Amino acid sequence: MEIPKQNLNHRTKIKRLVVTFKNGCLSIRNNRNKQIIICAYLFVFILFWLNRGSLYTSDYFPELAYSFSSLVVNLFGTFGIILIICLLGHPFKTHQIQTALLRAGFTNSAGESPILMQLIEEGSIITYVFESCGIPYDIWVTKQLDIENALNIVIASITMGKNQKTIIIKAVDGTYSYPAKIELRTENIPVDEAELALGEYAIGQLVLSLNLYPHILIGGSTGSGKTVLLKSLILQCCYKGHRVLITDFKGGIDYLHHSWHNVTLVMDKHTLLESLEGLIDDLERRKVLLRSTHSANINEYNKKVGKQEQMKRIILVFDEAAEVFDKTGLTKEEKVFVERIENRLSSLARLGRAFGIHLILSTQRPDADVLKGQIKNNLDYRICGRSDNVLSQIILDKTDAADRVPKDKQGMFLNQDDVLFKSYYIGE
Ligand SMILES: Nc1ncnc2c1ncn2[C@@H]1O[C@H](COP(=O)(O)OP(=O)(O)OP(=O)(O)O)[C@@H](O)[C@H]1O
Repeated sequence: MEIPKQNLNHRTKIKRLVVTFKNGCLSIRNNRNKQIIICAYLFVFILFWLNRGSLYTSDYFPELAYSFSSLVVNLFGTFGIILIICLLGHPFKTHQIQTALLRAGFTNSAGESPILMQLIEEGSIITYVFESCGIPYDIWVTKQLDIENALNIVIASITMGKNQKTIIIKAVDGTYSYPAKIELRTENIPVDEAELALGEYAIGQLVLSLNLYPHILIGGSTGSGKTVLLKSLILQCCYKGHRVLITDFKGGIDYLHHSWHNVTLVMDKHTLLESLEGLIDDLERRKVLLRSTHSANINEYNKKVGKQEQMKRIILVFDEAAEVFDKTGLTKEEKVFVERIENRLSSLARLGRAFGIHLILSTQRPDADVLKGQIKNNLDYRICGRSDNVLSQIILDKTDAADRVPKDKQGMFLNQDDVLFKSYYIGE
């Protein structure tokens, strides 16, 4: 196959040279071996410079010969150092990687491929740092599969560098495949009481902090693994001593036989409404306690009071929200009843974050008929399993899950930060 050529104009070539030079300077700053190379070069240069008088001599024009030698040594010194810095700023395999991207058509509007600035291999993890050359971050994410195929890697994450001009890709070799099952074990559970492990992605564990993301929405088609993911989160909550309330109108079969500590199972609308009202009372009580101790949130409060008075986090889990909120076919009274539930839940979603009350909602159908905007907008951490374009769009605001989550695997999810992961498995 013919390798496409980049037709770079002079300006772009100079710009690329400047970027490579800058990168070389940066890499020297952080790398002892490169510093040794530069020092060795400078040492050789100084030797030449000190002996420049004897490099070229002339009996007839000694002054001119000396000036000529000085000029040559200075030119050699200046261009030599620029060349060495550029070479050091040019990672091994740069040409191969840029050609592969070019071949895959991954270029900016001027047909230029991004510039590889750094390539770090640590164990099985490969980190690529690219100068994006004007290719927007969204395009990197959308074309993730093309990049994976071009470079024969499995991408774990794509992030933007601090200066917004660089793109950092963390990946593993293309032969990597997700294990069929990763059992949740005690050692997988994060120590921090606010953290929950969602599962594992190509380069490690994916952890979510309830302090940063108090409420979670999980979507996915039937059999994609939502309940297993929920169960693994519930188990971790129990382990951490949080109070858990599970709403499951499918008869609770997935939860009944688990003897979990601190867990209440709700299977009908009346009990649900009562429980939500109880939680709103709890929230009001917590408000008073936080105010009285001048605490902004549950974390501050728990630091100020003794172990006995500490507040427990309350986790409200909905397995298949459509079973609760879908009003299709309901009588007028039943609809009013569901609206009362929705209103209580909206209040908890809106106010719960500071008081340690969290929602985890899973559904196959998160459309407006099922999930009111006021609730959905507060579910700030989004996860989508196997799905079609519509479902992925509703959950993640983009269709990526439809393409990236393998259709033939269970327990695979894409999160809002475009990280593909395998959830922990918890069996019977
Ligand atoms: N993380 C996982 N690892 C391995 N297998 C999994 C995982 N998650 C789910 N599965 C498999 O997929 C099956 C279906 O999972 P689950 O019941 O959680 O799907 P669901 O999305 O809740 O389906 P539904 O919406 O129909 O209730 C499980 O019985 C299990 O065999």
